[in-house]
Amino acid sequence: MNGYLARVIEEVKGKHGDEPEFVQTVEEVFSSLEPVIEQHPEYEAADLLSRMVEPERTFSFRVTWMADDGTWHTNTGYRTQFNGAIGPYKGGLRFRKDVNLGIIKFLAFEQTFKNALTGLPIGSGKGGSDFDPTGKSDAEIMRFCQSFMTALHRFIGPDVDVPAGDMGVGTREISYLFGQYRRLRGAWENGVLTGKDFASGGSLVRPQATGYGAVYYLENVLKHEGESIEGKTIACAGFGNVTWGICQKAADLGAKVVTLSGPDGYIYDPDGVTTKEKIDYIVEMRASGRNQVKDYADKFGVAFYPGEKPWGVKVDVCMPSAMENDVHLEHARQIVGNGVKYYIEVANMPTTNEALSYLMSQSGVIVAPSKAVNAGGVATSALEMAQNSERLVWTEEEVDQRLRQIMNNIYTMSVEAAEKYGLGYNLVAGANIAGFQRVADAMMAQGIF
Ligand SMILES: NC(=O)C1=CN([C@@H]2O[C@H](COP(=O)(O)OP(=O)(O)OC[C@H]3O[C@@H](n4cnc5c(N)ncnc54)[C@H](O)[C@@H]3O)[C@@H](O)[C@H]2O)C=CC1
Ligand SMILES: O=C(O)CCC(=O)C(=O)O
Repeated sequence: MNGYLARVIEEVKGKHGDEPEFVQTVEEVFSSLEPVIEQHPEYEAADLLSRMVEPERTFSFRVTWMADDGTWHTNTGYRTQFNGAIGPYKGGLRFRKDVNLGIIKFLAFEQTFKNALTGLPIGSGKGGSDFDPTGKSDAEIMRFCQSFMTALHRFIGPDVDVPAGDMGVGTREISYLFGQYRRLRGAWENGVLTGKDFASGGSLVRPQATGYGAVYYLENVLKHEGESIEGKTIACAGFGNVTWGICQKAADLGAKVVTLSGPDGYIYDPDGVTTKEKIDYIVEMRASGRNQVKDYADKFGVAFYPGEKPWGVKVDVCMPSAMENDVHLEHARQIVGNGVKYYIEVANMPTTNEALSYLMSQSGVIVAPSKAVNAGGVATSALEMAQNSERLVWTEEEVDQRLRQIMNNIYTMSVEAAEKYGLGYNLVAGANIAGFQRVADAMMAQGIF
């Protein structure tokens, strides 16, 4: 590996060994950049990479809230404003028990290149809390969101930092957060958050956008192979916001999602999660806060596999869409053994680096990286910001059409970037290079700091 890249990776490992997910994503992105760094000695001269791995600002804060039984609880809130070179910091909030600074930094680092790939003016950020929404009442969620925003509101704004949803945070939470922001600011600045309910200025299609965008990206890959999406079977993970959108768009286009998963195991539905009743039910399951996929098996009489992951199921396409490091080497081997040709990452960093290298080394498997595939969510957030700025509302067709165009552009940019550096048809390297290049151009132009 190029000496400069190797040195920065070693520095990150030395300094942040206690943040394994952050180290993992830095290694993954940098593993693609060798030809770029070799051709641009000015990057090393300006120590660009060391600046890119250091967040511009990171802070944590206390979030104290009252449970329904009158007891008080305190959680930690986080926000990392990672890179503002190409626009206001932008990225989701995650509410989940295992959230810590390393998780937030890994997500924000990924977000840097993802947001650049959209071609829209959005920098990168990420935040959240170790608050566990499982089993919480609606009133508890509201009080938690109000307390979280009370601490955060001074540090965000439509031109400063624009949070949105991630795991555990959907339309309901964003709208509670927005209500509290408005109450504290005393002004209508609804561009401060995206993923709001429609009446508060949320964009049509934003709730489904990540899943829809992932399916649009998949269509590009299939087209490259001379295939169509119609009739394809898909294995998904989770049953959250992202998986719901994949199920819906896949069904619209004649494909079917046959697996869903949760912390309790996975379900296999041979007929697919295709009907309105089934799709509405998974939205209901997510909203229930029970966090178990077995409910689907009980309701629709399909098989449930407790404690297992869905990656051993024989399908045409795998789309891990729940969480990071869901697919390990042993699962990757199962996927290859089953002859799966399309491995389309959707969740942020769903694959361990070991499993990713293995999958990419297999000539029969096409691997697409999450930072490109799931970028439709944040891209549609940027479209929400645009609508909020111009105080207009776009139709569903208009948003969807723009989303589709953005996903097609991301795919094409990635293919071209890999080809430009002699890497062939490599969607992983192409996305890393294309995202990096845009941020690098802006950072170089703005001077060294
Ligand atoms: N919401 C968005 O617009 C975007 C989300 N993402 C990423 O997509 C992934 C999913 O996010 P969302 O659907 O928004 O979250 P969500 O909170 O709506 O859904 C997460 C799902 O994962 C399941 N899950 C949790 N722990 C699990 C485990 N141990 N094994 C299997 N399943 C488990 C939950 O039951 C839930 O169904 C995350 O990696 C997120 O960072 C990426 C881009 C945008
Ligand atoms: O919509 C957004 O601003 C961010 C979505 C997100 O968290 C992500 O892309 O991982």
